[in-house]
Amino acid sequence: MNDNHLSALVRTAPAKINLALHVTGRRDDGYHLLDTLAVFADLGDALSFAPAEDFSLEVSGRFAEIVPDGADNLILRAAEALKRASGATAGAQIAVKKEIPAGAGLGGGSSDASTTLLALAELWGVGMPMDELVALGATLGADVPMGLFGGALRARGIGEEITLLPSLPALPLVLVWPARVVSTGKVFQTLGQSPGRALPELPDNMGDARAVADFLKTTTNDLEAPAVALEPAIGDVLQALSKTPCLFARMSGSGSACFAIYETLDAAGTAAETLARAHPQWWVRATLAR
Ligand SMILES: C[C@@](CO)(OP(=O)(O)O)[C@H](O)COP(=O)(O)OP(=O)(O)OC[C@H]1O[C@@H](n2ccc(N)nc2=O)[C@H](O)[C@@H]1O
Ligand SMILES: Nc1ncnc2c1ncn2[C@@H]1O[C@H](COP(=O)(O)OP(=O)(O)O)[C@@H](O)[C@H]1O
Repeated sequence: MNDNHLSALVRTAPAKINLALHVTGRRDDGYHLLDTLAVFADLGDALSFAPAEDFSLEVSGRFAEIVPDGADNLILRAAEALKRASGATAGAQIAVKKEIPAGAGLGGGSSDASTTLLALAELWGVGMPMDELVALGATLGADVPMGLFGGALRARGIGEEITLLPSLPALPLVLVWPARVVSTGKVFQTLGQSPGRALPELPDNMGDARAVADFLKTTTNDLEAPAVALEPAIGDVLQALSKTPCLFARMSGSGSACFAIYETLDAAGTAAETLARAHPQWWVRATLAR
């Protein structure tokens, strides 16, 4: 093992799950305003960052084929943006093992970017305040600011107005991606008129998974119906999840991945095994999200 490996920072870029997503309006530039409740899974892409003079990126893992490996990769875009903003002179040797399906509504690329900003700020000793990192993250993608916090939160605006929700319990989930990609832009287009309803007031007492599921029943993912219209496989996933003993099931983000909430991680694990056996072409994982 060389010196680079010894001094590398190793980080997980967690999958993001939008538990609820209300589209509340539209900005002048056409971007939709959201009110969303998001949590982050215990599973994610595996990244490492080692000191180097220049930037390099090695992409591996099951989903390596479907993400850019050059300058368009959000990891390199985040690295370049931080270097410019901070005046740092170093580079980094970066490796990512993609475990989160790309373009699935699980924010894998955005989470890679958030993780890169935090890790390189640490590696380079850049003391950038969180509000500046958030502003920098927002230039890379709407979900990048959320990923900087990496815990349960409510986000408004297009994702940059963030309130942390530390009292939300860890949620046993099953995540399912039907191996179909839907375009985020097309889903927003298909939605048409913004429903315009903010999230209902969050109760103080969401102490367990059942209480969270009960609250979520009073909310929506406004992007679910348009995404199902574009990709019927999402409807198949939701139907299959609802046949397992879950408390609640819904699509995440603009799809096509969906999640279901269970009372325990054991129950989630059993449901994941059943679903994976019945649908070998689907990506199925049990995890805790917080
Ligand atoms: C929907 C969300 C919810 O967390 O997640 P994902 O499904 O991507 O995980 C995000 O807002 C995704 O934000 P971001 O990742 O920046 O979106 P992009 O793929 O760049 O957006 C593609 C296109 O969708 C439309 N778009 C996107 C976000 C938004 N708030 N309003 C929009 O109208 C725009 O036309 C944009 O050009
Ligand atoms: N490191 C990365 N990982 C995943 N996707 C990336 C990455 N860099 C750029 N992309 C591009 O960003 C798009 C959105 O990816 P991702 O954030 O995983 O999905 P979503 O926005 O649906 O949650 C992908 O289609 C891919 O082309």
